[in-house]
Amino acid sequence: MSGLFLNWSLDSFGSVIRSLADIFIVWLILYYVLRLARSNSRTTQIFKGILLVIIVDALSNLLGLKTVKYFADMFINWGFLALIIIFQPELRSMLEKLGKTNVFSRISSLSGNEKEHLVDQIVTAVMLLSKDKTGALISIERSQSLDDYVATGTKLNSDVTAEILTSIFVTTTPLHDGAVIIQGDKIACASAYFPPTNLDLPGRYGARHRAAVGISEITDAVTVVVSEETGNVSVTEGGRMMSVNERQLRDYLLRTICGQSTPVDASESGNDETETGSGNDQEEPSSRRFPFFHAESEQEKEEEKMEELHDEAARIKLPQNHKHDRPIPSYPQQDRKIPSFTEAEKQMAEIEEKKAHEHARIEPESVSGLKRSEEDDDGKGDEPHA
Ligand SMILES: Nc1ncnc2c1ncn2[C@@H]1O[C@H](COP(=O)(O)OP(=O)(O)OP(=O)(O)O)[C@@H](O)[C@H]1O
Repeated sequence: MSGLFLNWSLDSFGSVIRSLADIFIVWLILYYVLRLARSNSRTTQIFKGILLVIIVDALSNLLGLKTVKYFADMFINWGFLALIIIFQPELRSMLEKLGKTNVFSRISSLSGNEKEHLVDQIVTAVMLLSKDKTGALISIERSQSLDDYVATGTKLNSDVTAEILTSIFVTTTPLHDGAVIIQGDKIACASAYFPPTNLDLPGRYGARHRAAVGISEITDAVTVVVSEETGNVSVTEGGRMMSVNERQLRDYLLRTICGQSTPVDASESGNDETETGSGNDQEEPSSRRFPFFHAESEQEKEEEKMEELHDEAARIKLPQNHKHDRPIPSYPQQDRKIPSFTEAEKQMAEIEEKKAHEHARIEPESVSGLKRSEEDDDGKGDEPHA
């Protein structure tokens, strides 16, 4: 009797699990279909059209309109094929993303302390680069592989330290153009090229910010951009860009990389630092959970940490005037043209290319930026930054 009962309960447990899995899969498909439908106005219109045909089909069935029903049915039957053709690019990128997604990503294999160390090194480097108004683009790989983009740069495979990160972006070095990619606890490469976004960004954002948004549209990487013009720091993820101050940057990276649930009050792109140096009023969850003296001690701890990172950043000395002594950008010479979005940028890229050709004519073997920076020491190569 008890064996029968056990069998029955195991059977019903199995069928409950099966039903839950069934519902979950259908929910997942619906979720992605609706997300796709909402992603742009074209897909929204197409889905509205499909809904209309389904309504016509149901109505014609109800009213017995045979010819209308025949055509509506035909449309629905063949519509599936038409949808695959129409959404081919979206489906391809969705499958590509799925294929590149790795549950056991490099970053997930790091321990909590290693992740926090990684975040602190990045934040320290960004603090210094931002203060020095040295442009930078740093992408951190998450579950979707960035190997394809690492291949466009110069491989490094070095430890992630604030010193190395800042050195890379010093403008008199050959690797400063392009992006640094971090995979796990290593700097995989520098000087990588990212496909820029086609979105209409505000005019103040140039090629570097476009590249940062671009990579965030096609992968789940988190990218930090430091503006050379203003020193402002932005983060891009999932096709969105946010301006952050140093504290918000640390919170954001801790949350996305270490999974720590510290909310960030980072406003949408264009909103500059609003809280620099002040206590973070948004860090309520932990203090609400432990209302005794936890909030204070947590805030104090964070303040201490930020001070530590400030001291660390202050210890690193960047060469003075490196932005005035910068060589011809190595970027266009490596056949990775900076996409030009305005006429001025286009002209700049053409001038740079022309100069690169002239340079190659004088000394064909000296294409490396290192050689060029040596020449700059003689005062020959002063170039304004594009
Ligand atoms: N597609 C790209 N992938 C990687 N890096 C890029 C790309 N396009 C531009 N960059 C980097 O950005 C630099 C040019 O930045 P630009 O001044 O046009 O951008 P910006 O968004 O206005 O940033 P900033 O505020 O720093 O001037 C290039 O020298 C190069 O290092």
